[in-house]
Amino acid sequence: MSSAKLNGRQLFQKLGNPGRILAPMVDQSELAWRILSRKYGANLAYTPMMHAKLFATSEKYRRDMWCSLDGDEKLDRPLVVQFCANDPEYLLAAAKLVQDKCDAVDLNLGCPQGIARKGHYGSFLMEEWDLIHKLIKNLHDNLDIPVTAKIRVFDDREKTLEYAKMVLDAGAQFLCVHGRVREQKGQKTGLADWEIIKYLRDNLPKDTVFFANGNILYPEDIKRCQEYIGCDGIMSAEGNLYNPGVFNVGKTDDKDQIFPRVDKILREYFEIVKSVPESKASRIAMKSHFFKILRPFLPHHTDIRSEIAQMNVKTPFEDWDTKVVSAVEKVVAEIFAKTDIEELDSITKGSLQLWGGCYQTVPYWRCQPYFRPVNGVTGDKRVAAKLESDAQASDSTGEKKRKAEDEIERETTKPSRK
Ligand SMILES: Cc1cc2nc3c(=O)[nH]c(=O)nc-3n(C[C@H](O)[C@H](O)[C@H](O)COP(=O)(O)O)c2cc1C
Repeated sequence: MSSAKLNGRQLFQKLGNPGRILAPMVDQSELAWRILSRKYGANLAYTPMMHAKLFATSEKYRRDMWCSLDGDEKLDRPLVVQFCANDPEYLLAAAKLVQDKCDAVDLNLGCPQGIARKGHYGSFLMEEWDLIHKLIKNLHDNLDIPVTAKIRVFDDREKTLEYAKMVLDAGAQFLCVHGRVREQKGQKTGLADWEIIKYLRDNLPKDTVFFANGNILYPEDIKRCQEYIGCDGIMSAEGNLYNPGVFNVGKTDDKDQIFPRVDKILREYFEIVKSVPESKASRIAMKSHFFKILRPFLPHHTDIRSEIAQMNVKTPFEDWDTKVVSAVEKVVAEIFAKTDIEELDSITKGSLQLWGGCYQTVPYWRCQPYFRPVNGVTGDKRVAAKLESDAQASDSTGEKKRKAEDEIERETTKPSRK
């Protein structure tokens, strides 16, 4: 390691101890979304996973995934760039291409998707400790900036601890632990295990910069998780996608900050995408972000849902503006013109749940967490009951809404390359 190179703790301090971390998300944590998420409280962001060999060898791939504004000092820092890899030299070559435009380079050891099995990367390296060690050590020895790693856990906590120690021994300077095993994906995602994350935290050297990942629905959960585990930072993926306000931990009294109005945040995000035309990735991801931001809203306004469904990456911004963004603004303005809006716009907290937090009822014109259905039933019993009563409604509005729910579910949970 060169003498000027920072270790994990020094880097973390230099970045201002950033404890609210936007997760790496394929097709979703691209430049525009990172800019938006930072405005709503994220203070460290990861890029989507990029394929190291392709990044190192294909100019076209690089152009599609990375632009001159990614990692820009004023716009896009602090930033960790994440790669998946199985060849130390390609990983190093890819990392060298970005080392001047980010604060650290991360190795993805968590991707559980079929494409990772085929490509032999992500969580499918979990049994190949020698290879993982080489991948990390080569960056640690030869890169100008620190290397970091994001791992999943094994069922066995002792094995996971040995695994984490190996990753740190190889040179990883931040360790992010996603508290799910490789098999927990899609319908089998289930809850992340904070116990095992805490066990790792308690048993790894105290100066390890340690992030926990999994189960964040509300800003309150970030504080609860950080206190319980005693970690340096909390990473959120899905919680942030459906509600960027989830990182606004210091503003829990301000509902516009923690459950932003969909019309306001959609406009803000749309203007950001337009302001970074260099970023192909931001343009490509926009439709999916629209669906996620508007998830609670679209079942009530199926006309707007149909408009979005017909649009694609080539649809001019003007059409997006008139048919979607302005249309949403108009509908929400009408809602806010109602005389009883104060009552309608209230947020209520449910009772304390076994998982340690409370579900909250949020009006559909505000961003809110999404409860992934398991075998067709969502985790939140209250929401499940609501869906059931909707299903029993025989009027055509109920029918339409249910159909829209199904379609939005398909749109927002299309298999990703995470
Ligand atoms: C759309 C999507 C894409 C993802 N892509 C990546 C990725 O590129 N790299 C990675 O390490 N994890 C990826 N993940 C996993 C998340 O970073 C995170 O570990 C996981 O979703 C658990 O966090 P959560 O409970 O806050 O969602 C992705 C997750 C989602 C929802």
